[in-house]
Amino acid sequence: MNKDLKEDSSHQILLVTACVLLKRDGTVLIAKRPEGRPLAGLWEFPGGKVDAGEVPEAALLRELEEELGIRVAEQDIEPLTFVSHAYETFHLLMPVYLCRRWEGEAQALEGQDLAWVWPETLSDYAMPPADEPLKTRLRGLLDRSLGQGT
Ligand SMILES: Nc1nc2c([nH]c(=O)n2[C@H]2C[C@H](O)[C@@H](COP(=O)(O)OP(=O)(O)OP(=O)(O)O)O2)c(=O)[nH]1
Repeated sequence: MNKDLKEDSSHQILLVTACVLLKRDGTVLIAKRPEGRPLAGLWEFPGGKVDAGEVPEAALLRELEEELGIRVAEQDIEPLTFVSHAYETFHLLMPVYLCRRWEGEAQALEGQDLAWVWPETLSDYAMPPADEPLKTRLRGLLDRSLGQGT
């Protein structure tokens, strides 16, 4: 274990779920974190913290309904990747799911800006440091997950 990892091990792990909502046209949804919150103004994948006693999948379905007003069935989310990132005051562990089927149309129920974007244009959007690796990995992950990879 290197020194940085050892130092980071004193940080509390924050479990946050996130979702790549993928439309038939190949675009994915990102949401802008509203003013007044940590990392305000940065674009992120919808989701949020897993509450005590909650399983990650239930947390994700709850957050998608609260934030976007869409209803997603548990069988319509699948694990895509995860992020493990050391922030200054906590360590983020973020399972990222893929969802291609939901009920309702995504609305900005919390006043956040929403954008449907091509995965290859994610680098044009300022995102939290933890999401940086996803910008380049997402296209390949989606291709593999949809069975179009090599
Ligand atoms: N949802 C989401 N959170 C992310 C992403 N990238 C990233 O670093 N985060 C971080 C930002 C926050 O520190 C944390 C999510 O916390 P949050 O405050 O948005 O969670 P929440 O919706 O449950 O909010 P609240 O109940 O505390 O108000 O995860 C991402 O792509 N999506």
